[in-house]
Amino acid sequence: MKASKLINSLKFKQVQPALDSDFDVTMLTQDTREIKSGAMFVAVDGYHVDGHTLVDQAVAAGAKIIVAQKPINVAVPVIYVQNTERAMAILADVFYGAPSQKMRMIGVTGTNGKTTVTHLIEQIYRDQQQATGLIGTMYRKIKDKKLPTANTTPDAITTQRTLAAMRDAGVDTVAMEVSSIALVLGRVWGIDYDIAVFTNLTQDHLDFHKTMAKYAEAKAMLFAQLGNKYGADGTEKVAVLNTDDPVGKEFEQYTAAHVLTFGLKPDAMINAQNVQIQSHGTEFDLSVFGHVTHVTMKLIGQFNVYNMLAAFAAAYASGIPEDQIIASLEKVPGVKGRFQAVPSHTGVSVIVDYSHTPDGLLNALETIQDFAKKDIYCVVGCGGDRDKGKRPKMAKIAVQRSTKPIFTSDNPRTEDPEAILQDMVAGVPDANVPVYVDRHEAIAKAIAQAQPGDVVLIAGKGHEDYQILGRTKHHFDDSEEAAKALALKPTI
Ligand SMILES: CC(=O)N[C@H]1[C@@H](OP(=O)(O)OP(=O)(O)OC[C@H]2O[C@@H](n3ccc(=O)[nH]c3=O)[C@H](O)[C@@H]2O)O[C@H](CO)[C@@H](O)[C@@H]1O[C@H](C)C(=O)N[C@@H](C)C(=O)N[C@H](CCC(=O)O)C(=O)O
Ligand SMILES: Nc1ncnc2c1ncn2[C@@H]1O[C@H](COP(=O)(O)OP(=O)(O)OP(=O)(O)O)[C@@H](O)[C@H]1O
Ligand SMILES: N[C@H](CCC[C@H](N)C(=O)O)C(=O)O
Ligand SMILES: [Mg+2]
Repeated sequence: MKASKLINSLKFKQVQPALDSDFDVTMLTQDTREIKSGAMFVAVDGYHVDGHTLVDQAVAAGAKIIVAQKPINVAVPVIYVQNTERAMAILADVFYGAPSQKMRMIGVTGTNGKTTVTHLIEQIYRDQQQATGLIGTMYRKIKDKKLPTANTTPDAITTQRTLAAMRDAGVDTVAMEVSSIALVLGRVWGIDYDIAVFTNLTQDHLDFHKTMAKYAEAKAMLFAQLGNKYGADGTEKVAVLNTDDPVGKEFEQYTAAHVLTFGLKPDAMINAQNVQIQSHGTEFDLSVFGHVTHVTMKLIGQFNVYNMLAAFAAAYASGIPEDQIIASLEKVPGVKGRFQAVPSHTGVSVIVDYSHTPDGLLNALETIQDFAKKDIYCVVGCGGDRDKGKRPKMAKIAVQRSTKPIFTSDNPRTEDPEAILQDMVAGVPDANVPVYVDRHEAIAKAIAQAQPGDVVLIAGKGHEDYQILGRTKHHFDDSEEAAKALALKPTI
């Protein structure tokens, strides 16, 4: 794409020196490590490095033009803007040809349930013979092709590049997790969402947002960004809100879009009644504007009823018939690492779950309490370099809701693992909970001690196949560890 076209897409900027001749920009990037000759490099002031200090490296690697928000001294033209992250979002949208406008874009935000809901949505649209794309915690997925991701919601350039690849592959509908951090950092500016979904808001990420009010405000942005376009031509914007959560009710005022509400309370437009939780699935009566259908799903737990309602509502908003949505949701087996049973012939049930917030852990343990007949083991840790306020709370929930809590490490990252565990123990000073810093040992001990009829919950890492110690990722998989420990027990 011509440099002039990209420059013109930025309404307010100064180019120094002005271009004496136009040229082709071969790639757009914020990362010197991927620069190719002819690149436009956007300097971003990050948490570890200031991209403005890397501009010489960028030019040496082949950058022909630089976007900056601070004075820099280089031999190529510089586009000065107020905020390079905002400019990056605009440039990315233009460079990749505004791909989000060509597909149905469904954004899902909320503390818990985003990965689950996006996968449910993917299944529903696939069953409609649509080509789907997915962006989220586990991967970016173009139809069946999975690509790795560093973030739940990637930076603006990676996101637009991915959306362009989806558009080029013929994708019709994209289900995308939108994290609060991404909303604050402008990673999704430029994405033209058609449907935005709110699952819930409970404590997480307070290291970043500082207060729950600020955290809620971040999530509200997704709904505010839905815009003001109306019309009965199938392109209407819809906000899907969980109104059982007071924050969801509040979000109605942040959006100009059509509002579709869901919840377990009967005043929601789409609601579930008579929920029955079993160890192998969940049943309930689904009411859609008063039309009731009995639903039997394989997903377990009340929290998954919420997830199913969210996915149902998103699909309903785009006009898919009720019975067809239900048929899709009834067959979904579950999502990797989300309340996933590890095969066991020992009489001990082992569940791997990605609960890494107080509310997630509470929901997982409450669900187990609904069907457990004997002891409940809970192997849990808390992530390093993340919201420290979660630690005593998660510890307390583990002690209150399981009979055999065991504390261990999650991803310590750059923190001292022992110090993280001390923060957990501080939440339950009198409980005398066994602590194993080594997660492998904690899982092995729990499963070795468990008796037939007991349930072992391994919380916090779900699908992750690594553990981050310092800045290094080591292979580690809760399901694999559980399977090894189960293999040492007698089968019954
Ligand atoms: C705190 C945070 O959000 N960090 C994100 C940020 O990294 P950073 O600010 O540390 O980047 P940096 O290393 O300082 O680099 C600054 C700039 O210099 C550039 N650079 C850097 C080094 C170099 O050699 N060359 C170069 O050009 C970088 O490309 C970048 O543009 O920018 C990176 C690129 O976009 C992100 O991958 C990274 O996310 C990290 C991995 C992270 O862990 N983020 C978490 C907190 C996060 O965003 N989580 C949310 C929520 C998760 C959920 O609830 O599901 C998410 O959406 O993932
Ligand atoms: N609707 C829900 N309400 C409360 N807890 C939930 C809900 N859905 C899932 N959980 C719990 O949260 C965990 C994470 O679920 P999921 O991965 O779907 O959420 P997420 O929002 O994508 O998380 P992340 O912020 O890490 O991307 C699950 O393993 C489960 O314990
Ligand atoms: N998306 C979440 C995942 C947390 C997973 C947990 N295993 C941890 O490392 O804390 C985050 O980055 O905060
Ligand atoms: Mg997720």
